[in-house]
Amino acid sequence: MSLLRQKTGSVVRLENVSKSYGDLLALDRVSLTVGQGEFVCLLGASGCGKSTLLSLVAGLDGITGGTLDTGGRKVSLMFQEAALFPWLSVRGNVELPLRLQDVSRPERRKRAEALLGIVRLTGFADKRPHELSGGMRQRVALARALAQEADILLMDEPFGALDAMTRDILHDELERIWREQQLTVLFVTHNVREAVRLGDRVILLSSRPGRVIEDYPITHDRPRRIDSPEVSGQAAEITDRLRAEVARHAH
Ligand SMILES: Nc1ncnc2c1ncn2[C@@H]1O[C@H](COP(=O)(O)OP(=O)(O)OP(=O)(O)O)[C@@H](O)[C@H]1O
Repeated sequence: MSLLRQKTGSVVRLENVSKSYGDLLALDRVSLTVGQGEFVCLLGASGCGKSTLLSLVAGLDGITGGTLDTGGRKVSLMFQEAALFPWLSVRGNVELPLRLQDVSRPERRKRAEALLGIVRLTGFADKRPHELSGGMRQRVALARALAQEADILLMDEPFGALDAMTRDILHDELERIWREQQLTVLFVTHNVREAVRLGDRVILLSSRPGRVIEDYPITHDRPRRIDSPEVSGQAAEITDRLRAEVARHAH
């Protein structure tokens, strides 16, 4: 199915992007292009600048060198912690971005219901976040991110705190939603298998300062199983490369 998707044109383009925090160089001349409808995973050692890269693409922080172009497209972000408002219901949390956009109340209601359907939480609209499991809270966070109707979904270890079984299920859900909604996704993870399970490409960043050291195309048929020989095999190859990079930095 994914072969039928229109994957034309770039929606995110970084050319020699650098980012410093005072004397600390976090990213060093990163060049990266993400195409329309592509699912790109970013991997790298801790502190190599993955979250920094997402915050630059999101426009939350400014670059210190190079050029970054998203063509004015809308982005939405999703993090490891769902960061839901505890006093709002599930529906209220999903409606929040719509409320901020002054969408009328009946329209908000309608769209929130549809989004809860997409993340398979129909029937949970009146629950509060504390009544949900971690996986369900991430579904709400995903619905809220989708409510922004952004062209680019930036995900920073969104499933990092979940157990393996819940994560597997959410991989399937995210893949389905990505395909149905024709999203462009930039996904940060520490988990090499997760990256190979989900990505059209896996970008490997060096230890700090982060630079792109590999760009692996992942061409196995979808949907993939995280424990399939294909995913495991390619994950092992990438892990070896990542280990070598971490070791190089340690000496
Ligand atoms: N606002 C900031 N002010 C100062 N330094 C920062 C800031 N944000 C990030 N850094 C530094 O920039 C470097 C890259 O951080 P970043 O969080 O982007 O890495 P990461 O690859 O996402 O790390 P992890 O995998 O551990 O989440 C780190 O050394 C971090 O301490």
